[in-house]
Amino acid sequence: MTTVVHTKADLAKARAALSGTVAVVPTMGALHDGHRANLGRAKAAADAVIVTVFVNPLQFRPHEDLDKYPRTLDADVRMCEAEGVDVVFAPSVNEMYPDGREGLTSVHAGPDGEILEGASRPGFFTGVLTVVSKLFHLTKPDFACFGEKDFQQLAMVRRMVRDLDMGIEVLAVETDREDDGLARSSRNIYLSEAERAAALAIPHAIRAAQASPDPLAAAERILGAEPGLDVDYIAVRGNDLGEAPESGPARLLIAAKAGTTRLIDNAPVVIEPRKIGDPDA
Ligand SMILES: Nc1ncnc2c1ncn2[C@@H]1O[C@H](COP(=O)(O)OP(=O)(O)OP(=O)(O)O)[C@@H](O)[C@H]1O
Ligand SMILES: CC(C)(CO)[C@@H](O)C(=O)[O-]
Ligand code: BAL
Repeated sequence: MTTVVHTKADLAKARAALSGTVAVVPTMGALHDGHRANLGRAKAAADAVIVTVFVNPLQFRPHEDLDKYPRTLDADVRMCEAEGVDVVFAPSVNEMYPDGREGLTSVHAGPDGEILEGASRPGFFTGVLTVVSKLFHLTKPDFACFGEKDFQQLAMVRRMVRDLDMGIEVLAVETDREDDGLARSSRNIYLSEAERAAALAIPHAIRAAQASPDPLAAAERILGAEPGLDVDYIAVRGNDLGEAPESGPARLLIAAKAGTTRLIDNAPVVIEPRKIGDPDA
């Protein structure tokens, strides 16, 4: 039986009734199989699972898709029931921010929050870390699951937990993909048929990058050849999001728009050492 609560007071009661370890899976709802993989990871890690469903206005800028973001709570609860989730916390904006946004105390993301997603979406990580820390305080978890699809978000949450001594173990969940390779995302439903076809250049670019000694150049070649995509960034960074190493394991990160829909994806890549005599060395 899944208990669905909408207020902090009811969440506190539901939390107190749980025994053993607890894992939380923070989401914005519109749950898909990528979320299901996070629920599975949470179930495997802890005795009880809490899922939060909250479309957090703090992480959207005025021109972004806050109003049209899909809200499908009934279906979300059905998935949670099927997956054996103990508690779903689905608060209103007023429940989470009763004093409004003006003057709100927030968690500042630091310099890592200003690159990549943070450069394209200023204030995004402050919005994410602020709500995630509130959700952690409210749900008091031992574990928290985050998807690698949002790789920088996962890194920022890990950093916050470490820097602020939150004592929560952050578990990473590998990106779940559709059969054709597109990373599952609640925003995929916005895509027209033509936009979805163009979006497939992203997983193609990832596969090409993984097969190339120069992953960045390989990804740039494929994405540059797709007129239906407006690339925001293609970057290769270290796994900690620092500068890419000269050679060895690294992370390829991509953000691009298909029509008005902004998609992100990322994957592990390996940079091969340059050989003496290589004209590019
Ligand atoms: N395809 C996926 N595979 C694994 N985890 C995922 C996937 N998609 C989302 N998640 C994870 O689920 C959690 C909640 O994400 P969220 O509710 O924003 O879904 P989303 O599909 O990423 O939505 P959007 O792309 O619209 O932001 C995050 O930790 C996110 O990384
Ligand atoms: C972590 C999160 C639930 C915070 O609003 C959101 O950024 C998301 O769904 O990835
Ligand atoms: N999945 C990350 C949340 C966002 O894009 O707003």
